[in-house]
Amino acid sequence: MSPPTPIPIPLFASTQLALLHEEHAAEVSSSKLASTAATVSPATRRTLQATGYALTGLILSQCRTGLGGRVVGEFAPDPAVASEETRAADGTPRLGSHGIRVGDVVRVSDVAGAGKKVGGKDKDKEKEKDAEKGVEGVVTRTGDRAVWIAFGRQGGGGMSKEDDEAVEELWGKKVWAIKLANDVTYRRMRQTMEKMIKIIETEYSHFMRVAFGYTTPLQLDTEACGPVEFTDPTLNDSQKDAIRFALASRDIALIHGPPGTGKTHTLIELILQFVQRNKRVLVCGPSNVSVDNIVERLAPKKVPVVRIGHPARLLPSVLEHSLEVLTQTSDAGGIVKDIRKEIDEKQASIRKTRSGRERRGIYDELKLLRKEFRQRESKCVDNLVRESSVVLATLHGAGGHQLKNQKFDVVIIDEASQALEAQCWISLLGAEKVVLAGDHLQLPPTVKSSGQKSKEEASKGTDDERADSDTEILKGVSLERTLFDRLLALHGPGIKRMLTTQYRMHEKIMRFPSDELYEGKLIASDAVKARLLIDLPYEVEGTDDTQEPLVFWDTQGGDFPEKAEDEISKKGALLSDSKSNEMEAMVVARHVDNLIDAGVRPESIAVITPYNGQLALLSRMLREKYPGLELGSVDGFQGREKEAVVVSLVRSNGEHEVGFLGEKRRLNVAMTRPKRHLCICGDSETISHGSSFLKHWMDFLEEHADLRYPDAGDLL
Ligand SMILES: Nc1ncnc2c1ncn2[C@@H]1O[C@H](COP(=O)(O)OP(=O)(O)OP(=O)(O)O)[C@@H](O)[C@H]1O
Repeated sequence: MSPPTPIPIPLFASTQLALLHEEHAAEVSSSKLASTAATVSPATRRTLQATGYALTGLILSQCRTGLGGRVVGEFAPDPAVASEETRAADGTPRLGSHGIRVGDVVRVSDVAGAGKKVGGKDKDKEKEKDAEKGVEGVVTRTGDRAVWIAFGRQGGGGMSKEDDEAVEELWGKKVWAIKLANDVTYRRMRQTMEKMIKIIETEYSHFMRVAFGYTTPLQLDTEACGPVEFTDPTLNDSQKDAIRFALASRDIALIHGPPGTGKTHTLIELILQFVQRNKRVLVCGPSNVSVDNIVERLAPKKVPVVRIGHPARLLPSVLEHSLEVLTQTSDAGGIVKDIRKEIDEKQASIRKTRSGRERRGIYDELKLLRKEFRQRESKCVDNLVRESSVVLATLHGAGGHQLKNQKFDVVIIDEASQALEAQCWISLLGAEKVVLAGDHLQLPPTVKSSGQKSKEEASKGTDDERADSDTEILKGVSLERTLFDRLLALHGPGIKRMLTTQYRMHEKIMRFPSDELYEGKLIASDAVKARLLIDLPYEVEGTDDTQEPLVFWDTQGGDFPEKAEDEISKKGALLSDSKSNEMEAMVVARHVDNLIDAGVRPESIAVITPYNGQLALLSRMLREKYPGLELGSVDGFQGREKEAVVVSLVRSNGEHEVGFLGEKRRLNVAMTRPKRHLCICGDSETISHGSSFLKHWMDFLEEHADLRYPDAGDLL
């Protein structure tokens, strides 16, 4: 392959910075999070609670030192303000309904402002400042009668004196908690891009040079990786081939995992192979769940692993591998524990002390103890991380202080096609060799801003010619363009291996996505290729539906028209630019009834649609009737699977407009979720005009699916 045109790294990074700035602004404004909630009226607080952003009417009921030396406060409803409706039968106050969840970043503050004695005009200002202050923490648990919030800086290390005093200040006050925009990820992405702008060319790593086209990937080193003895006897040939390739690669290897092909399964073996070769591995993913999924599957293999991340956000099953928990449970952690006890005792004594002077004395002692605690803890953390052959973190977690001076031989990113490129670079700046696993033919991460303006800004050079060539180079750079996708376009398919045996779908469900998107290479494993609903391990009656893997309810003919949501939901601003189709929803509901009547359990069925308006409509029709049935958006269902999936396509109009059904990666996700039964409901007339992909799909369904035409009159 001829050498690609390099993308200058500073230009790339400054473009990303501008795009990230725009995206962050779009996210903050759309999430309506009051990231600087100044003094707010009781009515506003109640509205914030009703819309899921706050929890009001609380008091601090208990405090203890929790994981990582943080103070964990228990906040209960204030008995003085709890209303009748929110009390339990025994009279204890309960929290009203709220949208605060475990892992949320919140600020807790005094509802009245801390009201220091200040005279005149300054009084109001001072009050406002105090009320703004509050103290930030992460929700670790929520219950019926309390929420628990851990204070202190992210990434361990306990509390600062200021935080400490701020928590103390909350005793005896009426307080409230407001959810804050969690912008750690943005901050880390920005810092990384800023670093990339500054690195001088002679200091670029080989991997950076490959990633931006300054050079091509090196030849495979098949000899150095030696013969491979696989520990897992079930691996298929394409999985083995991908592992050999990733071991032999010297800089970059992409593992392309179409739906259900065992991407994670393959990564687990790859990690074990690296460990056997004494390589240190950093494993990252865009979300906590993606990382925990690997920790869960790696832990039984008896490899020393450490998971970095706030314990409140980890799955309970992986907590024992959490760095913060290990700093307390490991032998090395003993020394940290002693000092924690001392801190707890001192903390408790503050409340008993009336004299201000004594209090200040205790605060000073606490400050020293905390310093000592942090030193011991950081040593302990360093040792634990250094001794682990495998360290796991989210991509943004990899930018934390715990990994600052750590070197790894390989960085593996799972679900790489679901991560923003800037997010990947947080873990890649020091990397020598990188393995990315993903599927660029499924949906990329969601991006809210368009980004066009930023790119034009970033490419403004000193002269017009230069600006023109930059604009040309930047054509392939956008937030949605993932690193996985960009590398593939830059260096061609030689840098990837595709997994080809899939363990999810009936052969007939797999056929279209395989032929149209995966070069016809997918093979259904013997265990799944002929599975039908009637073969479920519980009793299911044999019907037209339970013995058929692919059904198409074609609503063509104009009797099933779509509606723009604002026509039907005058006040529903949230739905204003969505679409729905009531008649089609009835076809969906009828199909679900038929499946359930045949004995298929609601828990085995998912109904998905690309439009929120339709989702709202379907939820009204089906949620109460079948609580176990899963209803969701196509985008939200990526990564999931169900025995039976019903897809509602919604679009049906004379203009043949298909909106974002035109995105084939979205349709790929929709049609590859089911194991045994896929039912598509839609108007073939409208949809086949959308794109050649949609035309092929409609032709395919007409020929291969069990084709049905609903009768509008019959449904009403
Ligand atoms: N070689 C194999 N032999 C038998 N079953 C396998 C094999 N590889 C994967 N599987 C099974 O296939 C399923 C999907 O595997 P895994 O969870 O690793 O997939 P994934 O590719 O990460 O998922 P997704 O398709 O959602 O990206 C699992 O049930 C797994 O046990």
